[in-house]
Amino acid sequence: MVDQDHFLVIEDVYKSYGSKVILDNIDLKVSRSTFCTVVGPSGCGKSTLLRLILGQEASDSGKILLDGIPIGFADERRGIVFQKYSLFPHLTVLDNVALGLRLNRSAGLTNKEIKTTVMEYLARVRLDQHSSKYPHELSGGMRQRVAIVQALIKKPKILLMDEPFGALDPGTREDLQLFLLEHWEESKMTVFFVTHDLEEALFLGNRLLVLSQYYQDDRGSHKGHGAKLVADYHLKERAQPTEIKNSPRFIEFIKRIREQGFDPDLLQHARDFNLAHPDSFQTLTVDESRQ
Ligand SMILES: Nc1ncnc2c1ncn2[C@@H]1O[C@H](COP(=O)(O)OP(=O)(O)OP(=O)(O)O)[C@@H](O)[C@H]1O
Repeated sequence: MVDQDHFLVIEDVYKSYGSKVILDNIDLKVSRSTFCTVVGPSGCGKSTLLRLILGQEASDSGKILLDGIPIGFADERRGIVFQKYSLFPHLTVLDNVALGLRLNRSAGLTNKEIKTTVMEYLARVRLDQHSSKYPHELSGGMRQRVAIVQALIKKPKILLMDEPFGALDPGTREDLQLFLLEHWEESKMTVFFVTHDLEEALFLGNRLLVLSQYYQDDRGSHKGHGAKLVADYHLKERAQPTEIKNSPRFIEFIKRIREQGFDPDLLQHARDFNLAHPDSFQTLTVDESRQ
């Protein structure tokens, strides 16, 4: 039966690599137009979950439905942006963005129509002047803008993003966050966004998921394998970056998220959230002294 309320449904999904359990019976329902951000310690399985939703890999068991249909292999319903390597190096900016439209024969667009559409999209991210350049001639921020429009132009039903802004400097990152938010507000597409950056997760998302490989069972004893969703917040309002950094409410909230994602009794401590990854998030240091 199609679940009308939930656009993305993940049921009992289990994934291992060899003898190592990565995702341990994940259950998740996401309504249409949600901007879902996913945080969790390095190596806990965030990208693996995203790859399963993309259809790039298959789960060992369980099912994933998109709009009531089993996801199968990657298709035009899902757009993807990685931190790097989303672009073809031998194609110009224009050709990289046009590729998806050219491959989609059912859209029946002429070459001229494709070019016009691509140039409109490029103009929106201020890259229309760079359409004939190759990826290596662009800055990191420009490349990510191309990668985003390359995904958006195909009008995916869900946009999957794996640390898309992780390698960018703060100014460029903010620019792209704002562009993404504007587009999301206009298009109301569903977004599934993996990040190490809790500030980014709180600024962009209206639902925040915390994935962690450490969790307690019903009797309160610890299990040490396979990631679970350990927290799920429906955020009522968008948090502004200064508010996140300075308001006691957010500092407390972040502290709680860290405690949920990292059990101090186990080897991986909450501090690892910040330290384990070069792209990690500054705000976490704010309450470090309170520990
Ligand atoms: N193809 C693979 N074969 C074997 N192990 C893998 C494979 N892909 C990922 N892993 C392992 O699965 C675990 C989860 O990896 P994953 O990249 O999903 O974590 P992550 O939370 O996205 O990490 P990060 O935050 O550092 O990007 C890691 O221990 C990783 O080494």
